[in-house]
Amino acid sequence: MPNMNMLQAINQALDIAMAEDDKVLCFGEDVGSFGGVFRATSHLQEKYGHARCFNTPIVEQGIVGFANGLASQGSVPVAEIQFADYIFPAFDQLVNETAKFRYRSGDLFNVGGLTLRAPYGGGIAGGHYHSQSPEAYFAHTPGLKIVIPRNPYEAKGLLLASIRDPDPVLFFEPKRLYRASTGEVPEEDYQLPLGEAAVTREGSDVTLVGWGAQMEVIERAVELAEKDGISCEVIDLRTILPWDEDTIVDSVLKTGRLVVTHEAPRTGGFAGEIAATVQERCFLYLESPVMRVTGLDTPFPQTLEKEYLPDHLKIHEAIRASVNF
Ligand SMILES: Cc1ncc(C[n+]2csc(CCOP(=O)(O)OP(=O)(O)O)c2C)c(N)n1
Repeated sequence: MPNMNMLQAINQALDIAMAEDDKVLCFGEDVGSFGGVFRATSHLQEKYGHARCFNTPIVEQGIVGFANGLASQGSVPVAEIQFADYIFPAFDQLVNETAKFRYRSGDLFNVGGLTLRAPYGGGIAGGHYHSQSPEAYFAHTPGLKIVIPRNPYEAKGLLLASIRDPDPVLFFEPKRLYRASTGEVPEEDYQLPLGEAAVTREGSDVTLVGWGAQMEVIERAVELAEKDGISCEVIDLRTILPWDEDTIVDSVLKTGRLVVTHEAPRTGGFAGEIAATVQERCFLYLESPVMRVTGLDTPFPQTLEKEYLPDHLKIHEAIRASVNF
């Protein structure tokens, strides 16, 4: 099985999807001959032509509006927003059109073929416009699916599943893993299920939940916790919407403790939703309050990234606080 990084895995997923179905189109800012600012769409224009892989103007609202129109007529648009921080001009299209298309047309039309990819998250010293994690804004929008991979293997399987899914999908790619995360990825076509979390480590004292690049950070915290004699169960949520409540609840019923971590600011972050659901469903089994280890309630900083990010030391501290409560 070849070793590849996350960008190569994403590029391969796009290549497989485009080869399989000529209705699949890739477009976005600099996505054509340049292959996108991170090169996720490299060589796709050469291979599939200008009509199937092309540049758009710098108008995110237009990119998603165009994708909605294409998808409603049977195409399978896989559009790119250059950085997730620039998704907000398209907020109206995504929330009021993409998410509600099928509902408001009484199932006459839908834009289920749409997948919107966006590099996301911090860790590259990108400052406030190249580092944000906006998943929680969209988790408040029934009608969308939100998927975030943690490594190249997951990225390829989840992206292929997203492109073929009957609902519109926001696919957030942790950009700091693009080249840093490598691993074995099958050459062939495969899909990983949407809406299902993955238990990446079994344990008995505390459950840790995260997604995307936080999974690596969790692993470093777990190494420290294991030295303290604390047994950790680790869960990658993988899909933020619809999220897999049962896998987390089953784990917390076993461990009695939960620490959730994400890079986005604490207030209104998706960890709050998980904490609320777990206290509803596991109240009598909890040994300690659900803890959140998140970004700070500030803009993503230009120079104090290290202080802002929920690193392994902060997670380790939360694990200890949870177990020693
Ligand atoms: C709303 C928004 N979308 C995307 C970007 C990312 N971005 C920064 S520079 C750039 C290309 C600008 O090209 P052009 O307008 O031709 O100006 P140039 O810098 O080439 O003179 C893009 C897409 C951004 N800054 N803001």
